[in-house]
Amino acid sequence: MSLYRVFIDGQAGTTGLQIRQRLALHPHIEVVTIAHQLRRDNQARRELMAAVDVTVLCLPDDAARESAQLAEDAGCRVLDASSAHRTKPGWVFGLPELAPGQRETIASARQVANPGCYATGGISLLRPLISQGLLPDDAVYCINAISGYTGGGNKLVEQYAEGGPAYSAYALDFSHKHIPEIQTWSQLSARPVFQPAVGNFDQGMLVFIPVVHAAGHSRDLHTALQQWYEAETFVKVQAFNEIEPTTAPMLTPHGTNGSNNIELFVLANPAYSDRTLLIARLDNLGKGASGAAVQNLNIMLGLPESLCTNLPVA
Ligand SMILES: NC(=O)C1=CN([C@@H]2O[C@H](COP(=O)(O)OP(=O)(O)OC[C@H]3O[C@@H](n4cnc5c(N)ncnc54)[C@H](OP(=O)(O)O)[C@@H]3O)[C@@H](O)[C@H]2O)C=CC1
Ligand SMILES: CC(=O)N[C@@H](CCC(=O)OP(=O)(O)O)C(=O)O
Repeated sequence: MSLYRVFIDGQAGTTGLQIRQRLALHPHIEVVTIAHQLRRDNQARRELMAAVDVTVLCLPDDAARESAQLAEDAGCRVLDASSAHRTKPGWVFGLPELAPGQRETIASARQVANPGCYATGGISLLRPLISQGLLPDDAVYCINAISGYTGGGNKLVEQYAEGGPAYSAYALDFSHKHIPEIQTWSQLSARPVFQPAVGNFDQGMLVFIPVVHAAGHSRDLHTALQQWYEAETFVKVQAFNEIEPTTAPMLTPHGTNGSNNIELFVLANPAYSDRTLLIARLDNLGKGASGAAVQNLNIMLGLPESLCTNLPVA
């Protein structure tokens, strides 16, 4: 079987590098690289795009919009890791676990938008519960999260190389760029509140969604998530009310690093049975970016979905 060819536009960035590390061992994909000095040369990029099966965009949003147009002109399929096209008509949202049929839609798409890291956590928790009517779609959900600093790309990585604050809250103005994709793909009629923070660690993320509901329904939420993700390889719904027995009642963001897994927690207290804490844990560079990108590439190319989605162990 001949190898599929993939070009990563933004190959030297945080996300691009981790996709390359994963694809280095891929038995069916060859990564075609561009000379560093030509990385912003449109003609050189278009020529490469015309010669590959898929172009992966690991660029800032404006550059991704421009590069997506180059790829379209070159007749090349695109997987975009930026937030430029995640709610754009004509693009397919690259979360295979979103709903029945989503993988098939990704498999045949010409333009796929890889989800944002926080959004992957938020949507994975909310979509099954909203779409099945277990939570209302018109409530204003308040989502908090913390991410490792690699989520901010090369700039934030450089900043933290010298050390940085243990915890910094940001996006304090209700306008984080992941809100539209969380609202659209969770099927919320009301705009959610999303307030993230970055910590002084490289990778890993927690996304928290406290929800209030009729008394006694916490277990129903858990059962619904368990059933929704039963057949999924990368989504693990933890036992009801269970954090790691070794660290409970504490939860760290680090349990999935290097993998393409996302873990979902449903926590409740019988003394306060009208509320439940939903939590997602993932690697911002794994299921939150590069692992998910490789999963989507496999689906787009008709390959086994799990191939090389984890970071190879050094
Ligand atoms: N880091 C993360 O956890 C996640 C990131 N993403 C998204 O993925 C995309 C890439 O992010 P990330 O890897 O973190 O960013 P980085 O800043 O680490 O890397 C961006 C790369 O793009 C290159 N680049 C910038 N502008 C251009 C341009 N006009 N033409 C060609 N190359 C260009 C840069 O090269 P140079 O500056 O040397 O020219 C750099 O190699 C972003 O849209 C980001 O939002 C998505 C999910 C998670
Ligand atoms: C810590 C940090 O800065 N994180 C990034 C999100 C990382 C991510 O998912 O990126 P994209 O949506 O751009 O793909 C942020 O909040 O903008």
